[in-house]
Amino acid sequence: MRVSLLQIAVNNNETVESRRVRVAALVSAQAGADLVVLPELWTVGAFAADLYDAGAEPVPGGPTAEAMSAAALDAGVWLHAGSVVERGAGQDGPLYNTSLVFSPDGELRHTYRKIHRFGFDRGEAALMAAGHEVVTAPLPQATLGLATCYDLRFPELFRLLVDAGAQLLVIPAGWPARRREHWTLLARARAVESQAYVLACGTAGTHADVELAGHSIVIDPWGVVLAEAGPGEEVLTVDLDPALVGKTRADFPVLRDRVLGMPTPTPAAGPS
Ligand SMILES: NC(=O)CCC(=O)C(=O)O
Repeated sequence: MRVSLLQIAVNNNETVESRRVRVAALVSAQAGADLVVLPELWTVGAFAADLYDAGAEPVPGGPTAEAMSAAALDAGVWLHAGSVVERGAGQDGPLYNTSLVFSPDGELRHTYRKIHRFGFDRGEAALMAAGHEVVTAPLPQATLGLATCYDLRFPELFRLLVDAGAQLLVIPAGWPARRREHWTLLARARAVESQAYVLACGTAGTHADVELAGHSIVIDPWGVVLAEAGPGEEVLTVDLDPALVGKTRADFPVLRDRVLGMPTPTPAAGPS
């Protein structure tokens, strides 16, 4: 299974519309891949919170969903189009950070609204609503488990994705350069604990005064880094074997030893 991660640069000097056209052409050029992955909020920029409202679009039917549908069809690939700012129902409906998965015939097959919002009461955490649904996307080659950026810090989501059959954990992101060590470490941890491939596709560039990490990464179910991008815009193409997930889980069956329903801890007595 050939996967291509498109690490897109999101800079202030390019309009959202130009970037959409540029990225659509890049996706169209990926014929031959089985799955193409884009990063989080590559339209407006993950940290450009002041653009969320103006850049919000309906799903389906918004300009990014339409352009990505056409590009997936053009290339004949499964496309995880990263995420967009979705405008929920109604004129002033809530905003969501929503990932879109298209089939090679251009149909929008799966959406995932980011569950954990970043910002500690500011930015995304203040402006967007949280998703509540754990989403897997069964492709003919393998089942994808969907998560977005900050979700990477919450292993309990990945347990649920594994339970739902995920073999490839696909994580679009807009991760800052400042915390790049966390990105790589957490991505490898999620691969090892889930015994699954991790496809983590970040943005490059600088917007809203935040330098993005780039360093998109593909990790196998044993935790081995198969490919890692540099800091700039880049296409990362890797051949995977989805059967390795089942083989790893059978050969080293740690998931079998999980204790479900762990006992509730008894609070320690305070100082007397
Ligand atoms: N867009 C994000 O979710 C950023 C997450 C982040 O910066 C972090 O977890 O650190």
